[in-house]
Amino acid sequence: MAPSRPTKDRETKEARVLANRYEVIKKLGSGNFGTAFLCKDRKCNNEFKVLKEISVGDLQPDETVDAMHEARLLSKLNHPGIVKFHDSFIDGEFFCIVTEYCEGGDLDHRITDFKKSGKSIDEKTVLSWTIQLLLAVQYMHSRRVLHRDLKTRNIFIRNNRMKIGDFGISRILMGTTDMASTFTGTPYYMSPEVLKHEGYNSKSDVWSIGCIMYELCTLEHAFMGQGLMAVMYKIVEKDAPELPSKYSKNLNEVFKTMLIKEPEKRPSATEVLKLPYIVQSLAKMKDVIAEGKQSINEDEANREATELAKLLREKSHLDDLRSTYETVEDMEGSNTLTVGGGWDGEASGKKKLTARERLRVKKMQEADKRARDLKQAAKVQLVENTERREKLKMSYEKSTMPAWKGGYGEGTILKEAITVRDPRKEKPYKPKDYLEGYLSSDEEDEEVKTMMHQTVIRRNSERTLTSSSGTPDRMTQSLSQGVTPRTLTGHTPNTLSMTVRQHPHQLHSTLGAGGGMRNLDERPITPMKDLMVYHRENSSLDFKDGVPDTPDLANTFYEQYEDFENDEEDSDNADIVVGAEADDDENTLVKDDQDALMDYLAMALEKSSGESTVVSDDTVLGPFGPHARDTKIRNIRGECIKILGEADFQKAYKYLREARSGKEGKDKSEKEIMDGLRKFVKNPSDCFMVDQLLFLEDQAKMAS
Ligand SMILES: Nc1ncnc2c1ncn2[C@@H]1O[C@H](COP(=O)(O)OP(=O)(O)OP(=O)(O)O)[C@@H](O)[C@H]1O
Repeated sequence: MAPSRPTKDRETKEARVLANRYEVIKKLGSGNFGTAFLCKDRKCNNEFKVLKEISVGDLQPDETVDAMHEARLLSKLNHPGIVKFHDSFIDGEFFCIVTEYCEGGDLDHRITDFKKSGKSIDEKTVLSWTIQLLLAVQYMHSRRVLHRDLKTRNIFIRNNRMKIGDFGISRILMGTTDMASTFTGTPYYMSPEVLKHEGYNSKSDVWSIGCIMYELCTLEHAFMGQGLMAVMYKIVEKDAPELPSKYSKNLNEVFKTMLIKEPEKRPSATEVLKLPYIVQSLAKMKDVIAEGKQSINEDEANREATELAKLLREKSHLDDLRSTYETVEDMEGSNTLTVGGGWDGEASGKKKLTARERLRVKKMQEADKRARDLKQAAKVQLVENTERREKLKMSYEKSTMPAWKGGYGEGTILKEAITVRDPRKEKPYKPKDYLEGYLSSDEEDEEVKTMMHQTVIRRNSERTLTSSSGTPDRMTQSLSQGVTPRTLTGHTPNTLSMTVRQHPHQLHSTLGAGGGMRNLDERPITPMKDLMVYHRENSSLDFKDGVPDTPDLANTFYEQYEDFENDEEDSDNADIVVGAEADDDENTLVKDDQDALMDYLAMALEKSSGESTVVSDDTVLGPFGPHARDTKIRNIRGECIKILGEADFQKAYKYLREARSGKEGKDKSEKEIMDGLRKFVKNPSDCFMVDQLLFLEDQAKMAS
């Protein structure tokens, strides 16, 4: 069953979101296996990706599992020359594949552009592109994945580098549907063994690379003919053409070895990469990339320096503001400031501030006032706590004394109450029990009872403040060091800001590049956040006395912290961060691909100096083997009858057999053959499958 196209409705429906994350932006086009859409990945910084929908109709459950399994394996493969396979899922009757988006489009379009402009591709570029393709194919073959449908439409361009798409996809599709038995793709890149149904192996992919290389040099297919049937016969029987004379003999030789008809004599990708001319080019390519990499690094360093300078400017500006404000405070002996007329720097002989600066000074003053109030409240609280602790200690000692010495007798109540202070204890904390136990006692020491009551209440509130990262005490300590509740389990701002002051460049490149250090919110830590930490540490808003002891004050403390954070995020500087992050992603990607490509070039060079390795070359029969050929012949015949009807099929079949191999037909042009077909069928192009059938029958006859 051939896959049906997605419905028009599905293709045009706007703002579709699949798998709860892929927002469809636009249709890129349709191919043999389905429709490709550009989409935004909502769960990955809205990164552009390509989503391919393949209609699989009534897929059997076990076939679905196979497809998902294959897809999962593919997603584990990474190479700069392979379009990254990100995800796959089933959506109704569609099998969806999500891959990397290549903004440069496909090679087929690029070749068409060259043709239109009347330009050709120079030898250096042909070599570089061919080598990139060979490295990618070598990588996939070493992981036992074959492409089976390599062609210019499956090669994409990203940042001016070649990337092969749909690697291994055929295995998913051929395995999930009986598409293989009737599938008739473009034959231009198919090797003789594939067309003869002698099986597919890694050398068949090398053949396809040879055909693509020829196309890069001539902007034409290597095997041309009138009609696809003629093309297929040429591939199987005729010698490969020569490259135009403007290309070197060396290049021509490389090309010719890739188009050796017998797969066992044809070199593998690894062997092509060891040919002397290719080895020379590999070394040159490596140098060129290294130069490019250096310029990328320089660009990056410049960008970081600019950003750092901006941050420093911002910091010194804030320092200026603070000193201005402190001077004003000194002069006026008050920290109140009336914005909009109450205070004019110029009138008082001081620097004139802009409205925005005045607003910031006002905010700083208000924040400082709140901090001072909190500090004061915390101090009062501290004194009270110390006194209370002293009293508790005394009463505890009194309680453990024998009654006849003035104690409370058993003394267990307070003892246990104090033991459960450690909230790490698994035992559920039931202050009520202790309290009730004590209150029901005959004691008359009301003061101690009240104190105990307060202690229990206080401890309860402490428990609500306790995070998984530690005890209230530890938390208080952490907060006093500048750790916010939201970052308790992450990197502390203190250590972060220390790092940023010591190695701002290094920190930025690690964090900005999504280097893995994240705060509790899973948001990347940005240089702006570091700057905020710097401000927090250096502003008069210091909480070195720790978080206030009572919940009310603690809440105010947190609110103030949030205020401060929001202030910063609201400022115009916030978009510096967004911009920087977006750039980082892109540059990181380019840089990562460059680095990886460098590694593969180096590896290929290393291998080329070693012993020639015997590449295991297991031929994959499957949908390309002789057994499949028989099935395919049967299925194609059935398909033809379905399209043309039994009677017309028989007539067209007889006519084409004669035209293709009979004496009369030999001298006819393709146009004459097609015109003749019109007597039997309305649309001669419907007879492409009949041609396929005849070709396969011939191959089967020859093989037997
Ligand atoms: N990863 C990608 N990045 C950018 N464009 C893509 C990507 N994948 C596919 N496209 C574009 O989407 C369109 C449809 O691609 P698709 O692969 O579905 O079919 P095809 O390559 O044209 O045909 P075939 O099924 O024979 O491979 C093409 O124009 C292709 O260039």
